Amino acid sequence: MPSFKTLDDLNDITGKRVLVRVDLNVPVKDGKVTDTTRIERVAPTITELADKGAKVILLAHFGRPKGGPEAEFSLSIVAPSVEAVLDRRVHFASDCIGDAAAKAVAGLENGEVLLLENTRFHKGEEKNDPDFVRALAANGDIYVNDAFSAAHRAHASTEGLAHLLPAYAGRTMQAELEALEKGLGQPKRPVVAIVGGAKVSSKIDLLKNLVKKVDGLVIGGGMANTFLAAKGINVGKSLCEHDLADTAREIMAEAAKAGCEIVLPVDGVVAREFKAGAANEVVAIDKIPADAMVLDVGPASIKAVNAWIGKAETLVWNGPLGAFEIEPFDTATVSAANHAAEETKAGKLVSVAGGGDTVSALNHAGVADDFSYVSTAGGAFLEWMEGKPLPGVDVLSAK
Ligand SMILES: Nc1ncnc2c1ncn2[C@@H]1O[C@H](COP(=O)(O)OP(=O)(O)O)[C@@H](O)[C@H]1O
Ligand SMILES: O=C(OP(=O)(O)O)[C@H](O)COP(=O)(O)O
Repeated sequence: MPSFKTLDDLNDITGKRVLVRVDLNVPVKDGKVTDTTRIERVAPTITELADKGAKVILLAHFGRPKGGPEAEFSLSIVAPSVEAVLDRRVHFASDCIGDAAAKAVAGLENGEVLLLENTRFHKGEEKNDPDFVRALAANGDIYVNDAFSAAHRAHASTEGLAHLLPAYAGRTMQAELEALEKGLGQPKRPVVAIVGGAKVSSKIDLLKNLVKKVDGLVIGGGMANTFLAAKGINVGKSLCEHDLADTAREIMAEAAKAGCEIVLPVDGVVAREFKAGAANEVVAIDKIPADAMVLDVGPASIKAVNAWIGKAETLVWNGPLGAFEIEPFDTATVSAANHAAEETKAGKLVSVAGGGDTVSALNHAGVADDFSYVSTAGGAFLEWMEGKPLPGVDVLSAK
């Protein structure tokens, strides 16, 4: 376990401005938050600090805007859910630096909570630009990082701030690391990892190391299409990053060397529209129509996934197997989630899953409470599993 200062080390913070980095990158549909797990997980840190009389200033990113304001990525969409979960008023400022932020902070009473607008509305956030870090730090006396799920990013609000302000880990940061160490520190073999979802380019590299740590790697979702295309299969209009074909091939070669079995879909559920109830059919994976996209893995593939879950002692899961938000393309994800939950309840499996959408998918399947542990983190959790240093954690430990 990394050693860092926690909220237990914070004494007499009445009136202190505490900048708290949280992960509010929650799933949203039609302008409404559809899963509040990440907010619920950071609530204890916020409440504890506010109840001790601090002025709590929340910093977070939301989505992947291109370095400037974009209405669909405004944290004002998430603010009402933060208020509802905390059951207390949450002020909002239209910028995370500059006059708007300074004015909102100056107006805070002790024990009040303020949410600042998306840090990624400034290019300096992802660049960890020193001027931007200074501008953020101007609004705080103390920095608390409770965003374990963003700790794999060396950004201004996840890493840079810890160099300028006294830095502490929040309760969720602490709890996530403790739980992952307990559940996966020395995993019982065989270990199977399921990796799906849509963030192909940001997650594919880490599979190179992951295949050395697991016995089976089941690939689904958008990630699978990239691997299938690398094997020369025509994936039609499916979500696929064709320029990553070489990387996918390298991972398959690494897996073969390491004795890790890669399980790719053998069939898929294809549709021509990305919407609930879209007309769909099951096709063999080498028969994907050129004008269609794979939105879920098919029944034969589900069988193979569930067989791996059945023989594994440990399951590590990030990324849904299909576009689970739109029925019936949730079928594979729900089936695998149910099977993993049954195996866990029967004491045959240690199941650890993580990721904003993965947690939402497990909630959708109604089995999140049956898993051994559900992390708020996806990419960060996989990087932790790989054994890679997490900049947001390391900087706290170095203090
Ligand atoms: N075959 C697919 N085609 C398009 N999108 C997909 C497909 N499979 C999964 N997805 C999408 O992947 C998204 C989740 O991916 P990701 O962000 O990587 O997961 P997490 O947030 O759990 O880390 C979901 O919104 C889901 O709809
Ligand atoms: O949602 C997140 O990660 P995840 O999708 O891997 O769970 C985090 O908020 C990090 O977001 P990013 O991958 O846009 O840096």
